[in-house]
Amino acid sequence: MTSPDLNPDRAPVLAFIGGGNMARSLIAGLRAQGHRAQALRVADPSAAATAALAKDFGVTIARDNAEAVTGADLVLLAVKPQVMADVCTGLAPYLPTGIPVVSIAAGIRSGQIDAWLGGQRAVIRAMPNTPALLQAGATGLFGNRLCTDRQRALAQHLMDAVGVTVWIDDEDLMDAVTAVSGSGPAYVFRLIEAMQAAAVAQGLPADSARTLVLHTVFGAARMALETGEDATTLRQRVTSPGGTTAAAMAAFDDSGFNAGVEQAIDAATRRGAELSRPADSNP
Ligand SMILES: NC(=O)C1=CN([C@@H]2O[C@H](COP(=O)(O)OP(=O)(O)OC[C@H]3O[C@@H](n4cnc5c(N)ncnc54)[C@H](OP(=O)(O)O)[C@@H]3O)[C@@H](O)[C@H]2O)C=CC1
Ligand SMILES: O=C(O)[C@@H]1CCC=N1
Repeated sequence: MTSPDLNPDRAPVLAFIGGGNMARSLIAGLRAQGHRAQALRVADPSAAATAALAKDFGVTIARDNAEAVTGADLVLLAVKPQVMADVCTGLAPYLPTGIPVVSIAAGIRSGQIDAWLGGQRAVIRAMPNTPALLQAGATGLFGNRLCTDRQRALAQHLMDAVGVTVWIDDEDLMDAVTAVSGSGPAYVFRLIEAMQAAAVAQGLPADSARTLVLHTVFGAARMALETGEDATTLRQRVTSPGGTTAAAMAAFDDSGFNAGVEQAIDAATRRGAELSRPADSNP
């Protein structure tokens, strides 16, 4: 990947179309990484949402989507899949063809965005996740054939600021990326909720349960990342023969834990594909 060749005196101007949950996570991460507030613009129909972003991060608020993209170096589409067609067709007359467009929408294909924007567009799909808020995100990236190395590098530069990035060659696999790491924080939060509830059911005070569960999840993730050992080895090391963990693993097996995870990721992957079909994309 070549360097984006950014001018150090002028941070690239990023225009966010949509200022909701994910845009907020990305903006927070970029600001924490030192990206200049003046080089971040946001357009969103909610005055309350944009006012909060201006107050919290100092970003520039655009009057509308057209104003946001005027003079921008990169446009980041952070609206729901269901409104993406209208947003893109509305933007098309205001967007020079050389400006890369990054979409973080689940499901929507680069070819759809290209067509809605009038064609011949460099479109990059990025699938980040909410830990971007703490620069601990994980993002899958795919670029269409019109993207130059420099445009890819600029998109990667943007997402590297908020966590790790992985390029995906086959766009169809972006639905799996969405199901694994885009939606993934929710699975971990659900595990945390279930472990806390089970701990309280066993008689532990709620605050003690919270501390023990959160640090267990954090410590286990750190071990998996930092020791370089695979999860199976790390799990086996916790599992003494005939001990407590073995009893828990047997209960997981009986309850179909692995099948449940597989079904959840399969359902999310299929939903991503459905979201690209107009008839299925309504909430
Ligand atoms: N949340 C997540 O964890 C992740 C989300 N994504 C993707 O990010 C995208 C945004 O999701 P999320 O941030 O959660 O959703 P939000 O609903 O929080 O944010 C979307 C924002 O876009 C605004 N909006 C609606 N119409 C327009 C318009 N015409 N022009 C400009 N802005 C508009 C919405 O305003 P209003 O509410 O007033 O309609 C809202 O503030 C989705 O496509 C999703 O698939 C990707 C990865 C992770
Ligand atoms: O639930 C969703 O559709 C979005 C995409 C990935 C995470 N949230």
